[in-house]
Amino acid sequence: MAGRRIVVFPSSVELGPVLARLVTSRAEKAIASHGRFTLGLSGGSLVSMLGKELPALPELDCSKWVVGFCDERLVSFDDPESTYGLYKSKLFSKVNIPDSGILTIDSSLPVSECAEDYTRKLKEAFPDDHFPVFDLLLLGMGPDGHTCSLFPDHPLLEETTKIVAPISDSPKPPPQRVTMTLPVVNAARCVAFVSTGGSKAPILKEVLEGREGPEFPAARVVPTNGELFWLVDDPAAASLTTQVERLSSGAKL
Ligand SMILES: O=C1O[C@H](COP(=O)(O)O)[C@@H](O)[C@H](O)[C@H]1O
Repeated sequence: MAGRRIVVFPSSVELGPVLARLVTSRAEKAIASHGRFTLGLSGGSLVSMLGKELPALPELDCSKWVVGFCDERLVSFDDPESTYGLYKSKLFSKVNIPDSGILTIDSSLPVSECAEDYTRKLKEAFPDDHFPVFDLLLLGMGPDGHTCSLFPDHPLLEETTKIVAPISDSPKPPPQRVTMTLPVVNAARCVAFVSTGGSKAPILKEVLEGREGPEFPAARVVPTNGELFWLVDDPAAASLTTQVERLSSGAKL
């Protein structure tokens, strides 16, 4: 697929610093071009990696960052399942993103209203865009091929008008979540998936090399005008036969 870069690292130890430098290079570019950097974060295994790598960068300045969540679980912020709660303790407490630049859900609302409230926050943050155009979205992929909270065979995959959608029947707990929709994901200037570990090898092969039947949600992430990276480690890439780039920790993307 044109424009897609599949980059394989020996392990997540080498991948982490390159991911952190991808974030800061896209931040510098965005701030130089339009005065701020808009970043969408996913939960799961990404939280620990970013919490380790970003604060370790020398002279990291996040004062012009605006951060949203690609998806969020509808639980209180002190629940261990809360993506915001985890980022607060592992990342936001260690870097200088202004509180006003962190776009959170209101977890006290019922799920549909929560999605509407988060939609309003994104529209306010992106007043000029029909669909918010994030400078960078960081995505994970579950072993079932889901990304954000967009799950295989779910009707939300066909959403074409909403910015944020509620989901009450997530097959992965917790069941109630809100998620960016595919039109928002595919409007981004840059999307980077991070997928590590041998448990991701079978699904990674199907997502990147195709399969019979409907595409997995992660395979439907094809930014219209943006860059697409798949940053994976050797165990996750073990079954791939497609062409990949092999890099180590000193690389810059
Ligand atoms: O439930 C979720 O899972 C995906 C994948 O997580 P990972 O731990 O397998 O990387 C994550 O991207 C998403 O934000 C989260 O809500």
